[in-house]
This record gives sequence, C-alpha cells and structure tokens, in this order.
Amino acid sequence: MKSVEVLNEERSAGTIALDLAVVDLAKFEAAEGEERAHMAAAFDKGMREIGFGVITGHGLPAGLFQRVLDVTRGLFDLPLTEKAEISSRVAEGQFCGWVPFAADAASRVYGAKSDTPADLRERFRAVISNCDEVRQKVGPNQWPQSLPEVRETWTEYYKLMEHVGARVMRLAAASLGLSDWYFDEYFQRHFSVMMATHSPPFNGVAQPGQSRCGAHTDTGTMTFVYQPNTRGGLEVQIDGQWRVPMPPEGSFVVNCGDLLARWTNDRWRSTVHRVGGPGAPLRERRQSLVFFHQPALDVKLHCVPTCTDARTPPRYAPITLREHFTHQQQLLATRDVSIAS
Ligand SMILES: O=C(O)CCC(=O)C(=O)O
Ligand SMILES: [Fe+2]
Repeated sequence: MKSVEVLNEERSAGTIALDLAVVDLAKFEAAEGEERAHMAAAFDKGMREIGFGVITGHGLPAGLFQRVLDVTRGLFDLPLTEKAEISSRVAEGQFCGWVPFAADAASRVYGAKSDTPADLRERFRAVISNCDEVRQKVGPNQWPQSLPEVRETWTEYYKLMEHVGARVMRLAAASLGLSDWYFDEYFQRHFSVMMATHSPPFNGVAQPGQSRCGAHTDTGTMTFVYQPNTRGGLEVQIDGQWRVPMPPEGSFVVNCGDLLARWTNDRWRSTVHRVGGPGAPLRERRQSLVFFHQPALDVKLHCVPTCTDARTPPRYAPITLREHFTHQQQLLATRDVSIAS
C-alpha cells in the first residue's frame, strides 16, 4: 500500500510506453460474429487489467480538436480580470466556469493531505444540458462574452461527445456480455462534464510531489481524454511504475472511473493516474480536453448482472451518481487514504 503522497513523489518513468487496447468504434459497430466478439473481448481485457483503453474511429470531424484547443487557449489567455468574471467561484454551489491556476490539487480531492502542493494547471468546465436536476447541481455555464466562439465550439464538441459516450457504453455493454442497449436508459439525463485544462510553460522548480495534476482516480464512469501530445502529459500507475499512454493522433484515451468499477462489481479497474509528474518535461505549454461521461444523477445503479453469480455476490449496495458523490466525500473525510500498488 502506498500513500497518495508517495505516489506523487515517485518519478515519471518518462518514456516507458503503456500499451493499451485500441478499439476502432466505427469498425466495431460494423463488425459481426467473431470479429465483433474479438474487439469486445479486447476492450474488456483492457478495462479489467489496466482500466484504460484507446478509442479511434469515433467520427469527430478532422480539425475539431484543434479548433476547440485554439478557442480555449484564447479563453485561458484572457486577462485575469476577465477570467475572474467567469470563475466557478462566483457563488456557493457553482461548478461551471474557470478554475484558476494552482487553485487546488486532484490528489487532495482523492484524499491526500491538505498541504499537498497545488496542481500546475488552470481549467474551464461546462455542462451543456437542459435537465433541471443537472442545471441545479452545476449552476449556469459561464461563457466569456468577448469570445462567443468558445460557446459555439464547446457546444459542437459536447454534443458530439454525448454521442461518442453513448456509443462507447454500447461497446462496454457488449464487452460485459450484456445487450448492446443495456446502459442507454441510465444515460438518458446524463450528467456529463466537459473540461479543458491548460498548463502554461513552466520554467520554475516544482515543489516535491507537485505535478500538473496529482495522482488520483476518476469518480465517475468513463473519462475521455484528448491530448495533442504526450510530453508532460498523462501517466498511469501500473505495477508500481508510472507509464505513458501513446495514443495515435486523433484518438481518445478512455478510462474507467470509480463508479463504473463499482457498477461492474470491480470487474473493471479505476486506475490511479496523474499528469506531468516529477521528472516529466514541463517547459512546453500543455492543453487537454477531458470529457467525464456520467449517468443520470438520480437513477439507481444495481450491480451489472453479468458481473455477479452465486460465487461472486454484489460487493456494493445499489447507488445513484448523486449518492456516490456524497458517499465519496464522506469516505475521503474519514479515511487515511492509501493505494494498493
Ligand atoms: O489533463 C489530462 O490529461 C487528464 C486530467 C485528469 O486526469 C483529470 O482531471 O481527472
Ligand atoms: Fe483523471
């Protein structure tokens, strides 16, 4: 068992690539019989053993990633006074909007000590949904008035990602031996969060254990990460070593969060990861686009039926996403968090 602090201080293995199962979504959807079963099995194996995979063939238009990165860079480059106007800190309970550089630490949320150094990144988050309960949970979106293209481009990306998320959950269903549509109903009023991160070029000396985003697991179901390059980027902790996924250009790294691990009775793994840890190059500006695809807030998630049998009873009680958030906060407040290595 390693503490979060120890994980944060462990040096990046740097260039040791992490091999991930790559699934071409369009090919999967067109495949039949043995070929389809083979692709589903590869995804299942990746989620069981590593908790991470790669999605290609998602159909997002060429150039969209770069457009979103460009307009969002414009947002991050706004004067601080303008960014303060769209801050997520304007009101209690407000979630959408800009989060300043080094304002918090993902590891702290995960349970690290409160003096864990802050993450070397700023963020912007939006939830483009009309569902009442979703809006109530996150507050209004906070778009920069001087850059209308941010709202337009983000809306385009978010709408396409809703669809990619639903398609990947069909792949997930097939991988778990369920009917393809098993998860659809849970995502009807989904609570998905789009987030962009920005780490400006860093020439200073990072504090011990400081990174662009400290060691943590994701809370929700599936996370889709697009990063334009891997330098100073995502690192995944496998067998005690920090390893670097090397996804093909234009693809997503996809990972399983705590709630999906729970839903699958721990058949799938929610694996510890971080960004630009000690030893990683931080001199270049880094941006990433992260889409947390999550189910409806108030639908009970019962153990996936193919993940339990007479010898493997459900380990956890049914739970909703909203209850899961509360439950995790309570756990973090009380436990001395250590992570199995
Ligand atoms: O920026 C990234 O590539 C991923 C960040 C991350 O893991 C997170 O915020 O949960
Ligand atoms: Fe994460």
